[in-house]
Amino acid sequence: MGVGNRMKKQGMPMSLEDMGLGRKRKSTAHDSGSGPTKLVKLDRALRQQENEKKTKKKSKLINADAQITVPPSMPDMAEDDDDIEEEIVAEDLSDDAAQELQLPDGDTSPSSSASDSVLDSDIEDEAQQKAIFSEDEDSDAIETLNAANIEGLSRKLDQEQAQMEAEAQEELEDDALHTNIADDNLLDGPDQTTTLTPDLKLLHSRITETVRVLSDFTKLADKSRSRAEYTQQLLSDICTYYGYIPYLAEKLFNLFSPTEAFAFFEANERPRPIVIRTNTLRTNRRTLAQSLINRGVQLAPVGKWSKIGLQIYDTSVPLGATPEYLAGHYILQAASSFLPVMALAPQPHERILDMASAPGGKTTHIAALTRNTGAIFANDANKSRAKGLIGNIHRLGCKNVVVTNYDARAAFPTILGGFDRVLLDAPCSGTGVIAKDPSVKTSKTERDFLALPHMQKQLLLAAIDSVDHASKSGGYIVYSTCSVTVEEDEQVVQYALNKRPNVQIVDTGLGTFGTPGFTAYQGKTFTHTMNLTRRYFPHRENVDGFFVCKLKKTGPLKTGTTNGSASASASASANGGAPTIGTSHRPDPESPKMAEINGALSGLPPSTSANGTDTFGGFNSDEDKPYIDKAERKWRKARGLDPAATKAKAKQNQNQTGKVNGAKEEQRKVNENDTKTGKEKGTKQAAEAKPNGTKKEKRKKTE
Ligand SMILES: C[S@@+](CC[C@H](N)C(=O)[O-])C[C@H]1O[C@@H](n2cnc3c(N)ncnc32)[C@H](O)[C@@H]1O
Repeated sequence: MGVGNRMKKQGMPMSLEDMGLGRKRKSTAHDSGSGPTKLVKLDRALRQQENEKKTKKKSKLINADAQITVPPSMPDMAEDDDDIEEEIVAEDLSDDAAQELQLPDGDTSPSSSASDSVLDSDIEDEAQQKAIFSEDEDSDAIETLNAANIEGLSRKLDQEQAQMEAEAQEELEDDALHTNIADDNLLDGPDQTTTLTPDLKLLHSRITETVRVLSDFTKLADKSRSRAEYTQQLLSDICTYYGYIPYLAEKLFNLFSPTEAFAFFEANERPRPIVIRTNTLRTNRRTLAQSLINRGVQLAPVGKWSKIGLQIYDTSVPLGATPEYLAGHYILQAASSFLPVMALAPQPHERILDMASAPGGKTTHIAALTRNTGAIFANDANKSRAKGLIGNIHRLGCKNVVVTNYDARAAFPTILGGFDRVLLDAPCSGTGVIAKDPSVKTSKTERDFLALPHMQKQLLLAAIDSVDHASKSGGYIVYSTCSVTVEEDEQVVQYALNKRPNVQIVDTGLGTFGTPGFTAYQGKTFTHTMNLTRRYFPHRENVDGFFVCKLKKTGPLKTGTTNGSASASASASANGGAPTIGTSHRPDPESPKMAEINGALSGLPPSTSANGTDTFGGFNSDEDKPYIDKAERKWRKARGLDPAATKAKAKQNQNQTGKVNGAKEEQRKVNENDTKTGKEKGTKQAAEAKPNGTKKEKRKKTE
């Protein structure tokens, strides 16, 4: 085997020594430095053979290589030419032939030569392979490196873990001191200051025990301790165990009996079931359920009370990224947030306002129930949330929704009113969704429970005022919150009833699902119809905490009624609850919000900032003109009218206006002249009339 094709193509590889492989190549004619001498000898031998002066050795060499054909014309070649010939032969031999002839001294075996070549070539291959597949080498190196890293990393992780454990232990010991449960004399337990687990366990058992005692106080209580002491202890333990601030823990605790309060706090520690709402604009529940089951989702209908909800038990696919989700066949929505829309019961072709609508769970539900007919005004004061709302509206294929971005307190009914139905899903403290957002436990302070109800009252009055009491199909308002505090629910509704005698609470239509609202609470009494409102709790219905109230507007607001709309109610609160009569329906014209609204009414987009840049959407009449013209052409075409007439009409209008103006001008001039002429004539006539008159008078006298 000769030099391989690879050698010819790739050229000589670097020496193995250079590569650092340490394996010595067998020396060849190429690098021995004796190659040309041998060739000259060979050439001489050939010529000797030709001239019948060949030695046996030389003829053997020739026979050994049949490829070298010695031309018969060479016998006369003089010995003197030998040197020249030597050079020529050495130069003329092709690479292949030369290599074939480069036999090691004393070795004429081609096979031997070939085997050397194979050996060399194998080494080259190896070297080349090493070069070509250096990635393998790298990956080996990386593996080795990684192995070392892993060792190092795991050592580091171990150290971190040990440090964390030490810190946790320290913190725990600190906690044990703070909770001071060692003083506890209600329960006999093991040493409580050692680890976190016994502490929490003990705390939990003490909560359970206190709740038990409070449920049958006379029978079970330690006679030396008052009910207030037990309650205080329980509240303190609840704060420590569940992590509430004392103010909120007490507020929530007071809503229930101690036993039920315990169940409520416990339920807030568990997540509610994941629920999706079928978008009936795109599919139906059965089809959707089948598609999701095929994708490995385990589900079941949410309950008898809903025909569109599906509860998800387990899923192997992310529910926010399935093709069905992307195609808008469903929306992830808490079960209890179906309820306000069910209570609103929107009808097709109605004009509906969703006052605080982002991210649009309820708006899109309304759109589905109205089958994309009528008009839904979906408002939200928060611009970035409003953008999310727009995304959901598009994804779910809602085509009857107009999105607005106003502070609903001032914008409605100032800008828009006369709705058939209004939904106010009010901004609230979120005490019904603590399982979802545990930050509520510590973030909602006393101040929030003053500010939020104040805003909710303003919004509810605005909602009531935005409804058309004479609506043939509606005249309804639904007020809802995802909070369970009385301040944000019954008290807000009662306030609105006091300010608006033209509304009354009606049945939500939600059947027996949920609990009636409070008619009395901590010394306050509410209208008896408050029991028509509905409360939902995580521990009772296994849904997020919610409040739903439906109101019916029965007539217009009578003048002189003690009322107060958005701005009036604000001043009412400032006046200690008494509304400033006469300011109702009239928002403060100086307020920044009214400035924005006035801007909107005067043609400025609602979100035009002080520097004039539109941050939300906005309108540009010039830019819109081609679209308006196009729409008109389309409209004309659909009615079999000449679509080109739009342009022609505009021109004609222009011409007509010009003509009319011209005619008017002419007429004016004519009139002017007429007036002048008239005046002149009049003067003349008057002048003539006098003598005439005199003549007439004279005639009369003569007669
Ligand atoms: C409970 S969330 C509404 C959830 C929504 N209805 C849904 O189902 O997806 C309350 C919303 O009220 C908005 N909001 C707060 N104050 C407002 C105001 N003065 N006017 C209008 N919207 C307001 C908030 O931005 C928030 O998006």
